[in-house]
Amino acid sequence: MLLSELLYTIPIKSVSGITDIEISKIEFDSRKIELNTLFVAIPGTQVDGHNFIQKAIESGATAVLCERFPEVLIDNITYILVENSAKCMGIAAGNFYGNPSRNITLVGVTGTNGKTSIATLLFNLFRKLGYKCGLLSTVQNQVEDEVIPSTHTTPDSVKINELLSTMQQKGCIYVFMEVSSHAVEMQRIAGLTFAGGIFTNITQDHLDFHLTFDNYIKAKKGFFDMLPKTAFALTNADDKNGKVMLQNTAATKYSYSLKNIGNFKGKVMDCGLFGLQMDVNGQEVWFKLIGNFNAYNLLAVYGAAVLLGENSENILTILSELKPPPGRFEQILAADRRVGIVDYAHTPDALQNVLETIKDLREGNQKVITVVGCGGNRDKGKRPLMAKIACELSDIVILTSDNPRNEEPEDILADMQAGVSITQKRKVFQITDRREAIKKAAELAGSQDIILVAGKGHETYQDVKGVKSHFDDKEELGLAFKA
Ligand SMILES: CC(=O)N[C@H]1[C@@H](OP(=O)(O)OP(=O)(O)OC[C@H]2O[C@@H](n3ccc(=O)[nH]c3=O)[C@H](O)[C@@H]2O)O[C@H](CO)[C@@H](O)[C@@H]1O[C@H](C)C(=O)N[C@@H](C)C(=O)N[C@H](CCC(=O)O)C(=O)O
Ligand SMILES: Nc1ncnc2c1ncn2[C@@H]1O[C@H](COP(=O)(O)OP(=O)(O)OP(=O)(O)O)[C@@H](O)[C@H]1O
Ligand SMILES: N[C@H](CCC[C@H](N)C(=O)O)C(=O)O
Ligand SMILES: [Mg+2]
Repeated sequence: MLLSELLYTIPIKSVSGITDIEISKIEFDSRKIELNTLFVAIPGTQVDGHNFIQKAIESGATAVLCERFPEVLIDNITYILVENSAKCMGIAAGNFYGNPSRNITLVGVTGTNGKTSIATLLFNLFRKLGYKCGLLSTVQNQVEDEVIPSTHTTPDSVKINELLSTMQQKGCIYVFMEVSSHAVEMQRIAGLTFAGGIFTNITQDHLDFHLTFDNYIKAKKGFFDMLPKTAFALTNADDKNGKVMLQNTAATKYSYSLKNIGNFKGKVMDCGLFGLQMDVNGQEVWFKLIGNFNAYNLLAVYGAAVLLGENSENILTILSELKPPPGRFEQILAADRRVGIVDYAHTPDALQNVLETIKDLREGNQKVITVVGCGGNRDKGKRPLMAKIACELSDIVILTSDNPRNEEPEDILADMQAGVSITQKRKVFQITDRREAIKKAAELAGSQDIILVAGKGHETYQDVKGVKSHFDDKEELGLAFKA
C-alpha cells in the first residue's frame, strides 16, 4: 500500500520526504523490520522507540512515524511527524488492513474482572445463534474454531487489525474483544470502530502502571469516550463507577443491575455448586455458571445480545447451556470427594467474590484451604489485600508463587504476609514452590474439604525471571489428588 494511503486521516504535523512509496509492513519494534517497513517510534515504559530509528532504517525501514525528528535526516527515507505515534499507528494499521472494524460488528468489554468471561460467553452465544464469530481474549484469540494463541488481553493495534481482517475474510459477522486499561492507555484500540462497549466493574489492580485509582478509572472511561453515536454503551449500575464510565460517551447508554434500576434487571434466586437460578427481566432461568459475580456477567451478556437485536428467549435458552471459560471456577474432584477449584482470581475483589461464593456453597464442616500468590512486576498494593482476604475467608491459607517474573519470590511473599494479622498467622503456610504448595493443600484436605487454587486459572506456565516453564494448576491438583 502507498504510504500516502496509509496516512489517510492521520493528523500530521510535518513530513520530510515523499509519501508515494510502497509500504509492506507497519512495525514498532526495530528488531522485526522487513524491507519497505513503516517504523513507528513509540516512547515506552522501558525505553524510547525513537532511540531505534537508525537501527530500523539499517534493517530496511523506508519510512518513520515519530513524535520528534532525529537530528540527522537520511535521504530516501520519509519521516512523518505526529503528536502521538501510538495513536497514529492505530489509524495507519486500520488503513493498512482496510479498516476491518467498520465491516464487522465489534463489541468491546472492559473492567477489572469479568472481561474474558463476558467476551467468551458472547462469542459462544452468537456462534450458537448461527453467526460466524471472532474472539480476542486473555485465554486465546479465535476465528470460529481456529485458535490463535494470545500474548496479551488486548493485542497491539497492528495485531488487532490483522486479526480483525482475517476474521472479516473468514466471514465473521461479530467479534467480541477484551479491552484492557493498558490497551486504552497505550492506544492499542485507536482507530477502531466499535458497535458496542460493556463495562463490568472497577476495583484495585494495575496501579503499578496507572499509579492512581483515578487514572485507572480514566483509562477505562477512555474506551467509552471513543465510542461512536451509533454504538451502545452498557454499564453495570451496581458498580460505584458504572455511571462515571458513560459520563461523556456519545453512544446510547444502557445499564444492567441486580440491586438498582437498570434496563436489564436480574435477581439471583438460588446459587449452588451446579449453577445459578436467576430471574432475568421477568424470565426464570437456570445457568451453569456459579457465583453471584457470574450473575453480573450473564446479565451483561444478555443485555448486549438484546441490544444487538437478538430474541430474548433464544438468548436465554442458549445461555443456560453455556459453560464458563477454562480456569474460571473449574472444579476437580478427588476420588475421596475432596473438592478442588481452580480460578483465575488475581485481584482482591475477584478473590473475595470467589471465596464468598465458596463460603455460601459449603456445608457444615467442610474446610476451605486457599492456595494463592501474587504476580511479580505487578501492582504491589494487591499483595497484602489478597492475603488478608484469603485469611478472612479460609480455614487454611498457603501463600505461594504466581509468576514472580523478575522479582524475588520471597519478596512478593513478604509483601503478602504484611496482610496477615498475628492471630491469623497460625493458619498460614508459606511454600514458595507452587507445586509443593498444591501438594500440601491436598494433604491437609479431608474428604469433602474444598481447595481453592487461585490466580492462574487457564495459564499453563510459571514465569520465573523471564523463563516460562510449563505449569498448570488443574494438572497439579489432579496429580496431588492421586498421590
Ligand atoms: C507495560 C506494557 O504493557 N508494556 C507493553 C509495551 O511495552 P513498552 O511500551 O514498555 O515497550 P518498551 O520496551 O519500553 O519499548 C518502547 C518501544 O521501543 C521499541 N523497541 C524496543 C527495543 C528495541 O530494541 N527496539 C525497539 O524498537 C519497542 O518495540 C516499543 O515500541 O508494548 C509491548 C509491545 O506491544 C508489550 O509487549 C508490552 O507488554 C508487556 C510485555 C506486558 O507485560 N504488558 C502487560 C502488563 C499488559 O499489557 N497487560 C494488559 C492487561 C492485562 C489484564 O488485566 O488483562 C494486556 O492487555 O494484556
Ligand atoms: N463480574 C465479576 N465480578 C467480580 N469478579 C469476577 C467477575 N467475573 C469474574 N470474576 C473473577 O475474576 C476472575 C477473572 O475473570 P475473567 O478472566 O473473566 O476477568 P478478566 O477481566 O478477563 O481478567 P484479566 O484482566 O486478567 O483479563 C475469575 O476467575 C473470577 O474469580
Ligand atoms: N492480566 C493480568 C493477569 C495476572 C495473572 C496472574 N497470574 C499474574 O501473573 O500476575 C496481568 O497481567 O496483570
Ligand atoms: Mg481477561
